[in-house]
Amino acid sequence: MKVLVTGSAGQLGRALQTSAPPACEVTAVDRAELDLADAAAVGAFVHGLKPDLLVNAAAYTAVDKAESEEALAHAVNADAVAAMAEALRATGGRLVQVSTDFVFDGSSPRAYRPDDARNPLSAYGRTKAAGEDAAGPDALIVRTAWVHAAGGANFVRTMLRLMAERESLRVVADQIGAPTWAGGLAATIWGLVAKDARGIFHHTDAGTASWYDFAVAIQEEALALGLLARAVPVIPIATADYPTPATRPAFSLLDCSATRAALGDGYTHWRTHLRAMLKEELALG
Ligand SMILES: NC(=O)C1=CN([C@@H]2O[C@H](COP(=O)(O)OP(=O)(O)OC[C@H]3O[C@@H](n4cnc5c(N)ncnc54)[C@H](OP(=O)(O)O)[C@@H]3O)[C@@H](O)[C@H]2O)C=CC1
Ligand SMILES: Cc1cn([C@H]2C[C@H](O)[C@@H](COP(=O)(O)OP(=O)(O)O[C@H]3O[C@@H](C)C(=O)[C@@H](O)[C@H]3O)O2)c(=O)[nH]c1=O
Ligand SMILES: [Mg+2]
Repeated sequence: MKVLVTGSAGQLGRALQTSAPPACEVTAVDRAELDLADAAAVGAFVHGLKPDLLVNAAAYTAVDKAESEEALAHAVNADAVAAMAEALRATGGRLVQVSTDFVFDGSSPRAYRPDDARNPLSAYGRTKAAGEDAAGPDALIVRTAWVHAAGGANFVRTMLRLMAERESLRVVADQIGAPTWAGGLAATIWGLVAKDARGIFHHTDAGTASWYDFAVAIQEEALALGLLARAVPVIPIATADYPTPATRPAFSLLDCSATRAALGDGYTHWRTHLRAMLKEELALG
């Protein structure tokens, strides 16, 4: 099976490449090879390669910056996806689109199910919701949240840097979600592809956390591994006391039960995957 993976240098793009099933002949492209801001180039590339499967792991993921660059974010996160879907309809290939908990507004009293109503609060969330629509009904859409991987641009590595530099940290304690390791997300995507799943599926690690809980766990695990030399106070604060350009959902847990049932596999707690990620981080040096 001929597979095209976009976003090859990103967290998910790299994880997809290392865990691709042997039957997949993977072509992986980064921004230099295929710029998703150029929808015509995207269509032409897909027409040229004619992949059986396209896993779109590229995205405009700078949540705060998207508030002032929504047109560019929309081009990358939605217009490029429309071009992929259109080209794949012509060539007969399947599309896997990756989406986010930030399509929800956080007002739900329970974990979000795949068919719950969306109401994004941010420009990033709006462009990702538009990307889901652009992918169309035949696509597999996998929503995830709070993704981290060794070597990637993520909250874990931001915390490691700030914990080494600063004497204390303030972290929001009133935004609740689920951290997710890119390796587990990639495994779920390959599993759903093998089952020819279509429609919307949710994947995060098991358990729940606030960003504050996550930061405390990051520090504890990093100290235990010797990734940090000393502990600094981590202070829980309210979102109102940490102003950012983008509004983030206060609660964005994703109900992943349908995904786990479809794959018939277990659920790994985020803390277990955090430890694995930090061990890889240590090995990278
Ligand atoms: N990271 C997270 O916390 C979450 C991510 N997601 C979704 O998961 C998917 C994978 O995200 P993740 O791997 O974590 O993100 P990363 O930011 O690690 O990777 C995204 C990749 O997309 C590339 N990219 C950005 N703009 C363009 C462009 N114009 N043309 C081509 N490539 C481009 C980036 O390249 P460059 O480095 O050059 O910018 C980067 O390599 C995305 O759809 C994202 O929206 C969902 C929930 C949470
Ligand atoms: C650095 C820092 C952040 N924060 C807050 C800001 C924010 O509310 C929260 C997380 O900050 P970040 O900017 O790292 O995370 P953010 O980039 O918003 O993460 C999101 O990325 C996109 C791509 C997604 O799809 C989401 O699922 C989610 O992972 O922590 C603090 O409270 N203290 C700090 O020192
Ligand atoms: Mg970010």
